[in-house]
Amino acid sequence: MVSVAIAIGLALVAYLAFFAKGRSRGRPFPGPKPVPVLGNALQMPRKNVWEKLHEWGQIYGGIYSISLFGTPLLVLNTAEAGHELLNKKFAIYSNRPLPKIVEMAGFDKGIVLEHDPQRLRHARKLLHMVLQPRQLAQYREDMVYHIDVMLQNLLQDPDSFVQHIRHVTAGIAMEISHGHRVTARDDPYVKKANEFADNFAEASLPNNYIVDWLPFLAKLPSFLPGMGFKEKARQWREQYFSLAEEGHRMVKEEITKGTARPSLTYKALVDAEPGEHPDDIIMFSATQIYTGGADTTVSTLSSFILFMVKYPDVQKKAQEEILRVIGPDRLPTIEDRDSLPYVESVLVEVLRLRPPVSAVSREAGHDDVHDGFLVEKGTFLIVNFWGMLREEKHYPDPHAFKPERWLGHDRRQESHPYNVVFGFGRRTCPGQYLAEELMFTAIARLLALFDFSPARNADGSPIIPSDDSTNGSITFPVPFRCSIQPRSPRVRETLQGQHK
Ligand code: HEM
Repeated sequence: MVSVAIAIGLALVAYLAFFAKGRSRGRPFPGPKPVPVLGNALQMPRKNVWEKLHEWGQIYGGIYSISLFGTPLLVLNTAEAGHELLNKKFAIYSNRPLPKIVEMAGFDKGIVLEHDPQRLRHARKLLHMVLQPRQLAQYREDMVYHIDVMLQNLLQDPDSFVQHIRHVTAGIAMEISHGHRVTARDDPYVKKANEFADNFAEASLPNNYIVDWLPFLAKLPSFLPGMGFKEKARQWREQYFSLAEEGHRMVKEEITKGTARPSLTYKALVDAEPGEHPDDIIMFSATQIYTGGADTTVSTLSSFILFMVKYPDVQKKAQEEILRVIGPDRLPTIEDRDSLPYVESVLVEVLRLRPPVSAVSREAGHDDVHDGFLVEKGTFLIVNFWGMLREEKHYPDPHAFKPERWLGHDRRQESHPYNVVFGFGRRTCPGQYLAEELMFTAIARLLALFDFSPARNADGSPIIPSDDSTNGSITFPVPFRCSIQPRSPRVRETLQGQHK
């Protein structure tokens, strides 16, 4: 009898201890039921994963958990979840997971996937030196110059509009990073930077390579079968380092010759105490202005054209606003931003429906109990911007393109797309001010000078472009054709008068 009492007593103590521990550590987040070994892998689509994650968010809420091959992942699906975890608890949630292939290729050097907290802080500081609104002002003329080159190219060859957009974003990024003026379409430095951007995008796709799943493979000799990723990573590394070194050397030579133009690299080398900024931090940070800035803005400007083709009424309203406020005799500039609220609303709504970065990943730096739920150290987080920006509560009729919903809206609200689409916390996009200024000026000038409409079949019927987007870490509209026509015979003259 005594032993039974002791056994019951011990069981009770064990139960209470377990319960207390469970309670203090928090309970698991809800989420779709996983199957053994595979978890939820079979339920994940091959394309547009963020749409599925958004759908689950309607059932399981703003923060829920899924599992992929035994790895738990936390999905953040509302702007509130982003603010609560990533803004308020930035000390825990600022790291990004580091795929092994990225580390092997050296792509963790810089900012986007930098893992060393000190180097990251330093690199972000360098970017702030040129990307804060006051500093950006000195690149304003360059920015307008490159936008107008794009407009002139559109006039001559409207069908290659994506190529012209690429040229403008490359031009501005290179101007700010290295003071390099891109003039030729086949600029060898831009070609090399594009090659790097493609390699970077491929390597940073989550778990794209077997070595990301089984990191010990990196230690096996290259001659074994299936080790092709080692050679690939070596080539990528060589290409990235050579690109970063070449840009850095170019600016140093120009400084010696007295021909260097203002740029991040120039500022970090000349306007600082000797040795204040180590060379390798300068060169990788500068190179990543291109990585972060080029494709994202290309994506948004391409999406803008797509929406203008599909929504002629919106296009007309924006053009009327420009004509009413600016008149026909000059082109809009960034100083007109406050007086063109409808044009700004078009940009905001394009970004909401087509965020160029649909989702990013983060990693919990240590254990956290959030709202009574446990997040264990090392848990991967998926920040689903696409889903956040289609939340019915904040954006009624969320899938519809309605720029007017932003008229009179306070941009300081947590759910305003400008506070979501550029990310959260310590890893928020350092290029936001540049991106806003560049995109606003570009779309205002595009609307002032051109009409966008569907391309036509031989029988004259319109070809309505598809809503599909490409897959990948940065998404673009799938290639589409459209008609881009100057709005008046004076367009060529107006453009020629701009940069005398
Ligand atoms: C439409 C334009 C753009 C959008 C929507 C955008 C969006 C984003 C997002 C979502 C992130 C990740 C933030 C997070 O993890 O919470 C990011 C990071 C970053 N962006 Fe942008 N971006 C844009 C333009 C730019 C431009 C123009 C630049 C460069 C001048 C830039 C440079 C970067 C860099 C370097 C990072 C990495 C920051 C870090 O990891 O600490 N971006 N951006």
